[in-house]
Amino acid sequence: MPVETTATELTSADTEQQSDSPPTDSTPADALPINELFYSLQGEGRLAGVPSVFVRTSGCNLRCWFCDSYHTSWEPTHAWQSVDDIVDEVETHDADHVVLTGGEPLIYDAAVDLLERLDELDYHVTVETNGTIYRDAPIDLASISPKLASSTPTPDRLPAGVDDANDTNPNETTSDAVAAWTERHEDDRIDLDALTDLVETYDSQLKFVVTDESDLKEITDLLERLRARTTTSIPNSDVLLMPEGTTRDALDEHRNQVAELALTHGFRYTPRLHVDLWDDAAGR
Ligand SMILES: C[S@@+](CC[C@H](N)C(=O)[O-])C[C@H]1O[C@@H](n2cnc3c(N)ncnc32)[C@H](O)[C@@H]1O
Ligand SMILES: Nc1nc2[nH]cc(C(=O)O)c2c(=O)[nH]1
Ligand code: SF4
Ligand SMILES: [Mg+2]
Repeated sequence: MPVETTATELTSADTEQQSDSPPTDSTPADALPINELFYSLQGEGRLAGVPSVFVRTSGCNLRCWFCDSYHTSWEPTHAWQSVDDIVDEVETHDADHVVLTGGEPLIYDAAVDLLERLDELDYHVTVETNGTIYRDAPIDLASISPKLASSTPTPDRLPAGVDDANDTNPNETTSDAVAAWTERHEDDRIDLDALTDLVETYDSQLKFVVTDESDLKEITDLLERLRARTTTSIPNSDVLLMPEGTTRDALDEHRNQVAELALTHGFRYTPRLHVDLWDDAAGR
């Protein structure tokens, strides 16, 4: 059994200090910063279409320019909730599938406490992770989305929330703040040890966000390196290509191209069902 590993030294900036609402003395030890908890259809991956309760933690160790959950990465917002409270809220929904996502849920020790409680209650739990951190926990499906070079934020590829012209809000992300993340994101986005431990330990899928055709070489190279390190089979049917896009209009522009790339390479295609159904609506 692999030991718990993190791709990088997680700093307090990754955990306690993620926002202007850090934990206080009265925050329980097993609390997690929760951005949202909602009931929807799993929109991505091999369980697309399955009714599920989503638990979204806030805070991430990476900064993809395209992050569709800006308020868990670039400008994290949340309320601290104990594992007991989270479980109580999950149980108010009539579902047997839970999706733990973020942000990056595995940056938190308490994510393991939550996963253990959900396991005791017999939920099927998918963890959506960027694959830079391994943790030993009851995870039914590790939905791993390793981040490609095309995810790295640069002055030419800024997250949608950046608006230097309107700098009256001191908490708003500026282009300087983005530049500070370029190198760190690039350094930390792939950790082969963590990826290997995840695929060896859990039933998993590798879900790549594809921006265009130029991403495919990096995907096939990464798979080659990963397969060379493990005897665990990583069939192409567990490799999913997902079009980048946070709105129906954006997906309309290139979902067909990504589908053709999946056909050409023998990978699976995953829609973003929730975006197709509800566009960029909150809590979906
Ligand atoms: C917000 S992330 C949270 C989990 C984890 N941090 C990760 O990146 O896998 C949830 C999923 O959304 C995907 N995602 C984020 N932004 C996206 C975008 N603009 N287009 C397509 N997928 C996106 C991620 O790759 C991941 O599979
Ligand atoms: N419906 C729906 N399905 C999802 N699958 C993964 C999601 C995520 O943000 O991790 C997500 C999400 O945000 N909504
Ligand atoms: S790793 Fe996931 S949560 Fe973090 S910035 Fe990228 S898409 Fe967003
Ligand atoms: Mg999402």
